[in-house]
Amino acid sequence: MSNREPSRALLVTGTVGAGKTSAAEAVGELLADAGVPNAVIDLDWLRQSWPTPPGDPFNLEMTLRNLRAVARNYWDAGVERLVLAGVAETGEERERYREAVGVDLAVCRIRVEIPVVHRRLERRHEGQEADLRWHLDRSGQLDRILTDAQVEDVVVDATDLAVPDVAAAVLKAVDW
Ligand SMILES: Nc1ncnc2c1ncn2[C@@H]1O[C@H](COP(=O)(O)OS(=O)(=O)O)[C@@H](OP(=O)(O)O)[C@H]1O
Ligand SMILES: Nc1ncnc2c1ncn2[C@@H]1O[C@H](COP(=O)(O)OP(=O)(O)O)[C@@H](O)[C@H]1O
Repeated sequence: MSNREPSRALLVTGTVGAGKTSAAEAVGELLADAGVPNAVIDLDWLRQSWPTPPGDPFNLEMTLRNLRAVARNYWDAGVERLVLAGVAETGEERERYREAVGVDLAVCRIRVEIPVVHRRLERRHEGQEADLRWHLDRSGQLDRILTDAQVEDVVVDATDLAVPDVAAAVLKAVDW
């Protein structure tokens, strides 16, 4: 019999520019520091194909297919904790992500005050006018969607936290 704890997954969610990707990467580093076999997946990379099907602007169906395959590979390789960075707008989407990873899925939302998000986006998309405009508009809109939907188990307020502190707060919030 194995002494291994059951495998678990975590979705780090939040509006565009909230710091999902940065936090998820830092969570992976903390887990590695603690000797826990883990993998981090930025869901954005699992949906970067063109064109997207009609009615599926964020390529959700392809994201889920890719995630199912990649997660299985990681579990087979001995990963014990899978950390995802991405957006689940509804409880139904959350359930589809859980089904795709095939294990318990905790969801932690990173909440950052919108003016701070805007400043970060202005830096990240410097010199890319159209991209910046889209992200600035979407950040407030998606923040409201996530606030109303309450898809998450826990929220971490990361407005004043540096990335490693966000990661530590996320791990504490989900009790990992
Ligand atoms: N519902 C839903 N599902 C999936 N993804 C969502 C959704 N809503 C918004 N987003 C966010 O949309 C952002 C688009 O990122 P892209 O890299 O594809 O676009 S772009 O190249 O920057 O224009 C990318 O933003 P960032 O979070 O800032 O990376 C996605 O996370
Ligand atoms: N806690 C933080 N403090 C300061 N800047 C941050 C923090 N987290 C992320 N950033 C920066 O803000 C921008 C958005 O972060 P990113 O991880 O890409 O967010 P998301 O994946 O939610 O779009 C990036 O330029 C990143 O370097």
